[in-house]
Amino acid sequence: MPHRPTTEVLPPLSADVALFLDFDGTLAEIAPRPDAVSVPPGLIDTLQRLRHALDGALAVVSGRPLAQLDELLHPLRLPLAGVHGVQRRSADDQVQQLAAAALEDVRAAVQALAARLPGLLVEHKPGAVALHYRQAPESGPQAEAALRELLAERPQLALLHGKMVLEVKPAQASKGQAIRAFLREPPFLGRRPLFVGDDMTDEDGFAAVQAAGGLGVKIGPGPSAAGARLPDPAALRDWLARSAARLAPAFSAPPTAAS
Ligand SMILES: O=P(O)(O)OC[C@H]1O[C@H](O[C@H]2O[C@H](CO)[C@@H](O)[C@H](O)[C@H]2O)[C@H](O)[C@@H](O)[C@@H]1O
Repeated sequence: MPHRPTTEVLPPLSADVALFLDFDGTLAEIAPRPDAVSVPPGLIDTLQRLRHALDGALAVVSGRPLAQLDELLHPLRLPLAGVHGVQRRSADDQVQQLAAAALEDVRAAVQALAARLPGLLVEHKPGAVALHYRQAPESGPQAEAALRELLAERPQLALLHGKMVLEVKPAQASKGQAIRAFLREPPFLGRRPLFVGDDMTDEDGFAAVQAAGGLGVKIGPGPSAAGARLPDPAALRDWLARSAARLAPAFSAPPTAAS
């Protein structure tokens, strides 16, 4: 991966941007388990204001499935890419899912691995399977070696190494491919793309936006091809809230069924 020097200060968000945001480790702090993640206070309101200010050109691009993202972001219903690009919901609410590669034997092997190595957690997703080792970091290398061996004869599948997680997904799915698909459609079409992410699994997305004349923003330390950097999710949320206040000062969210 090319490692480029980052700009020190993130430029102010302008209304002609197409904004793509990763979820875990970017909008929300990393939690001990996937189901322990919490949505920080004020985040939904900020995203609602930004969607208004950007004429709808705001999407969350995540490794989580669409259904989980909808639950986390409720009552907001945004354009989404889920499972690292396996699933995508466009701004006009059309859902596309990549043709599934055969995964049943891989799911069974991952489950068997988790039964053998205590502390591993399996997350089955549409078209992909994740093996979390945050509760058993010492098992990470052994789990990775086993998965690499399992995938050696399966070029249609790829292994992603995220934060204390190993994920098997279709080789053609990536956040970069999902972002390029959004950029071909309104309201994203013709805008300058900006993608914010924290993980190695976000590097495809940084490459996609920067090839399209936009900017990647890396959250936290570590090598990255992103052109800008912020220290942590709290700094990003602060930047987003200040941007929302500046670009949509008078916006008040319409009442929802829940309110
Ligand atoms: O692309 P993202 O939105 O960053 O999603 C990446 C993965 O996030 C989740 O796992 C990560 O976050 C968990 C909660 O903070 C943490 O416990 C885990 O160690 C992290 O790997 C999610 O469970 C995965 O499905 C996503 O692919």
